[in-house]
Amino acid sequence: MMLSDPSKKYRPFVAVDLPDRQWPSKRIETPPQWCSVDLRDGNQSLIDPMDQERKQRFFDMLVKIGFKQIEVGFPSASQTDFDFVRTLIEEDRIPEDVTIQVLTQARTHLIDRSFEALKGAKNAIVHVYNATDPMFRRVVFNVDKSECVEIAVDATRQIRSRMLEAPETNWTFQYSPELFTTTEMDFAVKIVEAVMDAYQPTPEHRMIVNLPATVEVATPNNYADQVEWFCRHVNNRESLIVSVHPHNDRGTGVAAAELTLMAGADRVEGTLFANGERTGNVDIVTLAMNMYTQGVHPQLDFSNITPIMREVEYCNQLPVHPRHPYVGDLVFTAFSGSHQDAIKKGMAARREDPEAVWAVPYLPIDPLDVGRSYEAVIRVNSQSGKGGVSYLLEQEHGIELPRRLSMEFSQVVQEVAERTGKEITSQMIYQAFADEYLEQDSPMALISHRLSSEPDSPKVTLEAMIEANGERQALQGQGNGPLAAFIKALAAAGHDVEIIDYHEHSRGQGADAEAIAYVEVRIEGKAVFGVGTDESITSASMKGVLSAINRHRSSQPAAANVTADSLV
Ligand SMILES: CC(=O)SCCNC(=O)CCNC(=O)[C@H](O)C(C)(C)COP(=O)(O)OP(=O)(O)OC[C@H]1O[C@@H](n2cnc3c(N)ncnc32)[C@H](O)[C@@H]1OP(=O)(O)O
Ligand SMILES: CC(C)C(=O)C(=O)O
Repeated sequence: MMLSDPSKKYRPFVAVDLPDRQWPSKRIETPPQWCSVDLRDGNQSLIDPMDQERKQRFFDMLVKIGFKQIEVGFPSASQTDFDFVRTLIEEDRIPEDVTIQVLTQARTHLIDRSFEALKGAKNAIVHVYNATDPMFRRVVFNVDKSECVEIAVDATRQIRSRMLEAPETNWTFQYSPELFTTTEMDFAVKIVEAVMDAYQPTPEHRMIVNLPATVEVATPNNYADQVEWFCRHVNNRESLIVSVHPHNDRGTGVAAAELTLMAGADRVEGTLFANGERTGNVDIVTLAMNMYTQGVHPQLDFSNITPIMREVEYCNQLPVHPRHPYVGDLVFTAFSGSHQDAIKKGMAARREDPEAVWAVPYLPIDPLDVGRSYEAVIRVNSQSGKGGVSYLLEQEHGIELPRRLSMEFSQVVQEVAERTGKEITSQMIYQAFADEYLEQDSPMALISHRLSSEPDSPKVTLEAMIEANGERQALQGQGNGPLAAFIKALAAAGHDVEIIDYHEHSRGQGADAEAIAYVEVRIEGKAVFGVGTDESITSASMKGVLSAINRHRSSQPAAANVTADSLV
């Protein structure tokens, strides 16, 4: 049960003293060095750790995306990891410009085994860690500060001499004071400097110091303060590649990584889509795409993001959330009416000027840039409005509703959405449109027509054969155009119809092209829409008028329904 006074059980984070912090006014203008830890930190958090096949697939994908540093496992911990590293090396599966990294505890036999695994590698990072946080020193290791330093320094010396014994490999050394963010900052600097003394990095041959937020315990500005504080206090900063390794316990892993980059970090360790211990590691995809939306290329390629997500889901045997930034199945989809309206307008503006800076409301990124289509951008349910309905009819069925008709028809769709409580697909919308307007051919339907004109006369004569309540009727009228002539013909037969508004366009292309006519008419004082389609624009407009009449009739009480005679 939640405590009424949590302060008795939990203490607030104690911030580092950095009143002249510089990072808030910095910007991220270049990508960091990226290191994927999917195959280690990600893997160690899975219900079923990856087998060889999954690890290999994941590795190949990381290479394809553009990762140059990949932590491939903890080879001293499991035979699977050991064998995987051996396979990568022995089967020459690591590109020249890619460096593999392995993790080890600061224990001699594990270090030895790690080097055994790395034998013959062209480029390798040996990553050693020990916990430096006071609670871990006391509870887990039962060591004081100097014993803690000794663990790190001993391991560093062993690793250094192992590296010197195998000069054929291009080695990089990495040290992580585990739980950096809950370690006393002066002690973190002290232990890193002791490790540096033992390893002797230089600006030409730098070592990586990785400052993990092993458990995220504070707002991300604190992590940034700590990284800036560390960078300003550590000796020989230029001999270090400062790396961060954020976790996401408070849900702010991405923010933390971004702020630490502003604070001076050179490198980020994380995973794809945030898999990792507990609530996960920082999500490198989100970080990279966040940079991209600021105009900075991350040097990782997520041009086809959906297959990457599916591959990660396969390898991790865990789903990626449908709302996961940049990739989730629903992140490029708007259901709500006002969002759809704005997107539709933004997309229309973009079609006018496809080279302009991206400015489509509610879409922080062009879905095409990550290999997604515009297809799912708008989906319709009871939260949607006319914009979404018109967008789908236009995009998927080539039907460009005039504004007032779109307002009317959206009510039809809304009724279906509310009745079913479900999403209405574009096919369902089209069917509703066809039922409501296109298939309104009773009691009146057009059978045929003929147009003629006299030389030097602006008028045309229209003769039409229609069916009304099952009976054929011949009509004739004259007007300035075919539609006007048809209206006259209807009037001569006793049916007064006044045209209020008229739109037409062609639908489809080539042999399949047809005309669609939207007609708004006034009948018995009421405005009614009708829509007709046909290969001929004249027939489409006449059918549109009949569709309106039929809709008007079907909206009248049965007793008032007219007979064929009264219509024509
Ligand atoms: C934050 C992180 O993600 S760190 C990475 C964590 N990842 C993993 O642990 C995954 C792989 N690990 C393993 O499979 C195992 O832990 C192994 C094989 C490496 C070691 O297994 P074991 O020898 O059984 O030891 P175990 O993991 O239980 O570790 C406990 C001992 O190691 C010590 N230890 C733990 N971490 C470290 C370290 N980084 N450096 C030195 N000693 C350490 C502990 O103090 C403890 O010592 P004690 O037995 O004297 O009390
Ligand atoms: C080994 C270290 C870097 C780690 O995984 C962590 O602290 O989360």
